Amino acid sequence: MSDAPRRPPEPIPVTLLTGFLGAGKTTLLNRLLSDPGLADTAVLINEFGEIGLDHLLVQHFDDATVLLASGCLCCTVRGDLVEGLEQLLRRMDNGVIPPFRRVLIETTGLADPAPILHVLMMHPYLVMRFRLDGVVTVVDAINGNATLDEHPESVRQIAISDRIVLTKTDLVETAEDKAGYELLRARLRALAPGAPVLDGARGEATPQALLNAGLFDPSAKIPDVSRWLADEAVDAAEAEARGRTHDPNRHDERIRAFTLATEAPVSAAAIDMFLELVRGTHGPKLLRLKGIVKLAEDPERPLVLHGVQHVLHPPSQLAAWPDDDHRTRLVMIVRDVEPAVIRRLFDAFMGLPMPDQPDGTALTDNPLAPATLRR
Ligand SMILES: Nc1nc2c(ncn2[C@@H]2O[C@H](COP(=O)(O)OP(=O)(O)OP(=O)(O)O)[C@@H](O)[C@H]2O)c(=O)[nH]1
Repeated sequence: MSDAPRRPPEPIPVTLLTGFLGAGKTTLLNRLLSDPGLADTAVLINEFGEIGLDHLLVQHFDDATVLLASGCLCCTVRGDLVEGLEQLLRRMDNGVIPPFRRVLIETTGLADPAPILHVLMMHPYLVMRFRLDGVVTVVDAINGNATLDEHPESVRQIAISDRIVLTKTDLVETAEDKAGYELLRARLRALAPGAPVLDGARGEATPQALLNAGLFDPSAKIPDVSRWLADEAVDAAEAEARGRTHDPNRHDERIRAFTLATEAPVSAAAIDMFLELVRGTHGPKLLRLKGIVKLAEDPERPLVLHGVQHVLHPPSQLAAWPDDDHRTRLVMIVRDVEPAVIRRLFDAFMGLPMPDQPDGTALTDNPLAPATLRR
């Protein structure tokens, strides 16, 4: 036997497949699982209601498929999710099932995905064996608008997504359908500006397009940060949102995505205090945070941040900058928070002047202000 120390196994990527009731999750799951490239995929399926049917509809049901049959994955069966993932690991480690290289979790249509992400990001043991790859949200092109109007869970499923798959576009026929479809696309862009929208009915929802959405793709030499953050798309959508008149009765307009960026290196203490303050003040309203940070203490090795609501994932550090853009960039998705409030806080912590503020003018015009703030 070799004396070489055993390296911990590479964490297995987990993709969360969510979307409202009947949107087409199982249909998509079946299509993905029929791809030979996904042969070594384990599947967790959550069913809502006493009599589960979904597993009967999943064509590749075997020992690498675990059914979580009790209630709604997001609230009542977080323990079941942990148990389901542990069960898969046990079966693999004991040789009952062949090693799997990927996990797909299909949630119930009523699931709020945030608590599920918390389990994947926070569980002390599971985070060593699994890593969240991304959230794929399925949206029905015909019912999507009505669902968004009525069900806040569906708004959150979209806001938190990394990829969106539109299904049933083949059923968009009448002029009314088409107008609704255009409106739906605009709403999806506003809710999840960073998430590419793929047309499932036209075959765009391929494994290549949906999977490996994360920053930590070990097979990619250079992690694609701009794709992971999608910060330019987020900025464009935020500029558009600022230009629109705000209707507080439209609940999906209460969700905003925006980017914070700065060239200057940031001290670990400043970023820590900023995040703590945002988390303490806005907690559950902070739906998602992704970021890459240029540390003053170690500017060549950027810090990667993940947050979901009040939970901030322990940050990890990359060995080098993945591309030429060496700025600190944070993408935030918030609900019922005015981005300007967080932007001002960020500027204050990063030592940036705040010229759009009356106070900012007082500072920049003030000869007693520190030299870095004076005009
Ligand atoms: N025409 C059309 N039908 C679709 C498409 N995608 C899914 N469907 C149909 O929509 C219905 C619901 O699809 P499912 O895949 O069971 O939806 P689901 O999201 O898993 O449903 P729940 O598990 O109940 O939440 C089925 O009859 C599918 O055949 C599509 O792109 N076009």
